[in-house]
Amino acid sequence: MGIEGVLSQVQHGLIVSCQALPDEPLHGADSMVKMARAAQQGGAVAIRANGATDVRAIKQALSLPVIGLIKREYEDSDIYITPTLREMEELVEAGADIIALDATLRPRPGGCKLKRLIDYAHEHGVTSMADISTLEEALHAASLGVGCVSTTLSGYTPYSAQMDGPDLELVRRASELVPVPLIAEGRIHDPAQVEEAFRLGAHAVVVGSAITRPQLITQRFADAARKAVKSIYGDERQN
Ligand SMILES: CC(=O)N[C@H](C=O)[C@@H](O)[C@H](O)[C@H](O)COP(=O)(O)O
Repeated sequence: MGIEGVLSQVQHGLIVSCQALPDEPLHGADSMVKMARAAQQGGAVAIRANGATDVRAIKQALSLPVIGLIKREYEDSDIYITPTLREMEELVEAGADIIALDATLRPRPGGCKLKRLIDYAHEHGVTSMADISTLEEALHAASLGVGCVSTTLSGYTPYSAQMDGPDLELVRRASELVPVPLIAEGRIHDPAQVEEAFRLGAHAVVVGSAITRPQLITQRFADAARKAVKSIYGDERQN
């Protein structure tokens, strides 16, 4: 499809992140393929998935483009989203159409360089998505030739804005100032926020937990139930 092709294919669409870590109830490629299929039926234009096994399984089962990443922790770095060339190689091998990687300015494991990883993806005909937490990181990633930038890490680095909802201010500023497509991602929980992200200039919008993490969806409803019951019946009611 080519590096530009996949970005125009996802333009103005909803991307659904289908991820479940080993400690989550839906962990496993079977569940993630089912989630991805449900997302496709619902109108997703692409899937974001974690791990070579899930990326490969979703690519085999569905015709949608897959944004792959590998969450892996190393002792000498805080970076955990596609930190090194090793994860890049695994994702190219698994058939990812886009590779998402941490593009913060923090040191990578083993002194590995962001530019090397972006170049590696492009040498293999795969585009790159820079997961950033600030405007400065977005501009830096764009200057290194990344394919697109995503607001994934806003709120997940100690120095970025910390908020309950999506960082729509970063979506607005980065859409305006960064010379590559800007993807809105992170804590987008309802359709009105999707609309707002597009109004602010997003190229595409990624929604994860609000669609594919049932334990977190349940928690939101259970919290609302608890709050309502407390306000209706007072503190004395136990259940
Ligand atoms: C910070 C981090 O590690 N984010 C991860 C990146 O791939 C995923 O755990 C998120 O689910 C994804 O970014 C979508 O965001 P949300 O689930 O909030 O819609």
